[in-house]
Amino acid sequence: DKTVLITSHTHSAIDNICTRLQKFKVDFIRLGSQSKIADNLKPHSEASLTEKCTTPEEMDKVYNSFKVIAVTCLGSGHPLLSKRTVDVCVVDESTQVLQTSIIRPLYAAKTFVLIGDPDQLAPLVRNRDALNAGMSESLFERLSSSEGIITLNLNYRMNKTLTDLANTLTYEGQLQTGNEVVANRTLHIPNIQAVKNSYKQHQWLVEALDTSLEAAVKFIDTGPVWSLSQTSSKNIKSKDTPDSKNYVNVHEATIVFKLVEALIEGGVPNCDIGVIATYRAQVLHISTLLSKFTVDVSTVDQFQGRDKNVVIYSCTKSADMTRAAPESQSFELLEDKRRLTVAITRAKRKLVIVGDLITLQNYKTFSVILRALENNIVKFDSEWNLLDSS
Ligand SMILES: Nc1ncnc2c1ncn2[C@@H]1O[C@H](COP(=O)(O)OP(=O)(O)OP(=O)(O)O)[C@@H](O)[C@H]1O
Repeated sequence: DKTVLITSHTHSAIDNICTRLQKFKVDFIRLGSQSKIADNLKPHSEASLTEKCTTPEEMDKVYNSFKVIAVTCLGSGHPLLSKRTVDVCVVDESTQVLQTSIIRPLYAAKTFVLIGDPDQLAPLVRNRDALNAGMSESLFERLSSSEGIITLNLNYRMNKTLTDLANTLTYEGQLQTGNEVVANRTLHIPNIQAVKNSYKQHQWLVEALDTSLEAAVKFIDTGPVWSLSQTSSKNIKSKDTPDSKNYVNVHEATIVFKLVEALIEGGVPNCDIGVIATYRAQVLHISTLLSKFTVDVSTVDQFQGRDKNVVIYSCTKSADMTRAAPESQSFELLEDKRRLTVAITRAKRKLVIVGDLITLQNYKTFSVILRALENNIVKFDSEWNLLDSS
């Protein structure tokens, strides 16, 4: 009989929970602007539910009739929550929420439960002074204590090989697979023989798409493609961003294109494929290349909380690291362990990482992964004429 406020940092996280509530026939009101709410949840939105109200009293009645209220942390400044106190507030992805934002929904509740993974993305703070002063510390981390935390260490997403990689980078062996079925799941490519025939000349691709459990994670080494860019007209770096934070790597994009094309030819549904890239400019570039396939292409941040059967990760950066200043490197996205943890934990059955091995070895965080994948590195055999064919 309790009243519950469900909240999170993003609309998509709220919508994920609401979709599950819908399946279990739990009634709720979804606050927030209609345009931000998923289509399947529109009948639960405040706009739809109050559509027929003609007086403030009628609206009041509708708003107060729901035991479950769902809204983002920022949206919880809603008048309904300044008038009502709920029994419990549940905050999902709470390790991503700024303390200044989380305080608002918590004030509307008698008790609260924070859910999150402190090893995944922290609240986004760009200002270095604010970062140094601790602004990116979430309330979850601030309240963290052995008595207060319950660890959920069974995962039902990743197979055994993917779980092992996540343990090597971050979870130190604590993460386990939920059951044997999950542990042994591999990618099914229905027309694998057709792929092998079509790509006979491209052994790197056949090797990268090996569907055995042991080969569930593959790293394709592009080689130092930055040097190719110096001699050709192809660009590595987005021209309008001299601060080097927004790279485009056309060589990696082409490899990603070939992999997606082969997967689709092999009969893998496009909704099972996800592409992640480190920088927004690369996401944009790959999205344009892949437009005819309609597969999801996002930054790591946009992919948190979601998963796909097969994920291709374009690391993107390829540079002459002998010229890079080490102190600037430590602020780079590729050195961010939490971001890398999210990137490698989105795939359920198969992960293909595409990158320049020599460049990536310069990042302490990344080199942990490269060591673990020693036996699963595929050398791309310099077929850069592919660039012209796609
Ligand atoms: N009990 C279960 N049985 C089968 N599958 C499950 C079970 N619980 C979760 N899953 C599946 O595991 C995946 C991850 O679940 P969920 O998104 O709830 O985890 P999460 O901890 O929020 O993940 P993250 O924060 O890393 O994105 C989903 O694909 C979900 O369908």
